[in-house]
Amino acid sequence: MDQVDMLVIGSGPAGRRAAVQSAKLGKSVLVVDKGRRLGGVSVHTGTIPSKTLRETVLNLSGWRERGFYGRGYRVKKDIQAIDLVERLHKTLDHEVEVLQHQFMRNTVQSIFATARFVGPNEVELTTEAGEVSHVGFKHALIAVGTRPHRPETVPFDRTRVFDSDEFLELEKLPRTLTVIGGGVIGVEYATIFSALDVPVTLIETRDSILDFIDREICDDFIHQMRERGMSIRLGAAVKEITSGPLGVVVALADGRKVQSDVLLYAAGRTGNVGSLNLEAVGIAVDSRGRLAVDPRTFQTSVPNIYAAGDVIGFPSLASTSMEQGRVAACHAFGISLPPPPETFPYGIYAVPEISTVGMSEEQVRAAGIAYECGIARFRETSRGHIMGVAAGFLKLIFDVTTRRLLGAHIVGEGATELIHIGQAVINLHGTVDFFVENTFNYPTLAEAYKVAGLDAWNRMGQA
Ligand SMILES: Cc1cc2nc3c(=O)[nH]c(=O)nc-3n(C[C@H](O)[C@H](O)[C@H](O)COP(=O)(O)OP(=O)(O)OC[C@H]3O[C@@H](n4cnc5c(N)ncnc54)[C@H](O)[C@@H]3O)c2cc1C
Ligand SMILES: NC(=O)c1ccc[n+]([C@@H]2O[C@H](COP(=O)([O-])OP(=O)(O)OC[C@H]3O[C@@H](n4cnc5c(N)ncnc54)[C@H](O)[C@@H]3O)[C@@H](O)[C@H]2O)c1
Repeated sequence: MDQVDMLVIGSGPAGRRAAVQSAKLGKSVLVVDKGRRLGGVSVHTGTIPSKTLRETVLNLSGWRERGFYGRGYRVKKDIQAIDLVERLHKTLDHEVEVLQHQFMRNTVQSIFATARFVGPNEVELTTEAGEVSHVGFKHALIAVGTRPHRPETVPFDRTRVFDSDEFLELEKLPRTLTVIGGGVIGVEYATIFSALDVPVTLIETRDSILDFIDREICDDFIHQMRERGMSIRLGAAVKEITSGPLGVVVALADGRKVQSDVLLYAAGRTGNVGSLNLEAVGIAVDSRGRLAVDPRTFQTSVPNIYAAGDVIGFPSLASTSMEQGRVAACHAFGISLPPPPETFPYGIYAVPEISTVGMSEEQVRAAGIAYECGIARFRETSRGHIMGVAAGFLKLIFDVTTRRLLGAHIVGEGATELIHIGQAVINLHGTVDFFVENTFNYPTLAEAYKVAGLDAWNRMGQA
């Protein structure tokens, strides 16, 4: 039986970082993935495909230029599904190639097989062809990710009714689209297709969407979606979904019906723990297939078995998964790390983008902190004029007593890149005076930080 220092189950962001980190420490590493290509959900059905789709749609539709040339402007008049898929395949191939090369130069071994625990130091691997082998390990990382939640009552058929892992297989663009689930996945796909001028209805059972986002930002986002004709049904419980040759009909509990050509069901995800035989090692799983870990070390209840990425639940991001995998590998091999930074950014690649770091205004209020906000609207920056940006803003929240930046929240063009300025200032304990005293490149959207800083400073006064 082969023996390795680190066995990684799953080649998504968490597994990939853990594998390379372990190899950099001179350890033998085997990555096992049950898929046919390396990369996990992130590369094949999640992060990279959806972001590539977004980029293609914005380019081909001429979305970014519509502020100048009007809503009817398009770079390509007749956009087909094939136009969207071409760029996708190229990007994904490149991602896989980079990952394979990274593994090769770091001598990380990999195998395509399904892993199943037979004890705390041994797994059984079964390939698609049915070949079975056993591998012994000192440490293991479970990084098996999640799959879409698929209730039995939803008639998934990959023709009209799709889950989010299948949605990119669309052979033609929908004439109309219903999206069930106002989480990040639902909101991203709904707005991306709306940017292609597909009429979209977004259905969410709760009374609001994205409830972890600062309300002012979220309200502006919802306003922008409605302004361009999207139909948003909040507080709408789904009674029944029926699919037929003429389309999909969603019957809501309040008696309303929504009919469309295609439906995307994006109402949460479940951990991929079924095939792992975790009973053999005594690791418990919750009702959504998630594993509990020590949040500092990522050890499960079995100390030499770690878990990271979406399988441990919130925040379920590629960005945080990568870091969790690296921290787990360092811990396994005795490297002590400083405590993790206070905050991390959240990027929602909808159209428009939203990004946020630190405390929302609601959280600051709930904590009883005396605060002041500073706002900068992109349309009031010179860069915004040049780009033809008509909407979007940056909101900064400061503690009035310490003057420290507590939160930065952005809706609009470039939000997911711009947020890192706010992140750095928060984690380096910067204050409103940083924005007032420093000069920013001009004309840039980043200048909004200066404008928002001054806006708050005018009300807060000097230190
Ligand atoms: C549509 C969509 C868009 C997203 N967009 C973003 C974004 O913009 N930014 C962001 O930060 N995050 C985004 N995410 C989240 C991100 O994709 C996940 O957080 C990330 O992929 C989780 O990584 P992971 O390491 O947990 O593993 P995953 O990427 O989930 O991969 C797990 C791997 O484990 C393998 N596996 C499962 N079971 C076994 C087994 N028993 N044996 C062997 N292998 C197994 C699977 O085949 C898979 O390859 C998005 C997700 C989705 C669905
Ligand atoms: N940009 C990003 O970082 C990004 C992008 C996509 C996904 N992700 C990650 O993927 C994970 C999964 O995303 P998700 O959007 O599937 O899940 P989610 O759990 O975040 O959201 C699901 C939404 O669907 C709603 N819902 C549930 N059942 C419903 C029903 N029957 N009818 C109507 N609405 C219903 C829920 O109230 C919730 O708002 C998230 O945790 C997220 O972190 C991240």
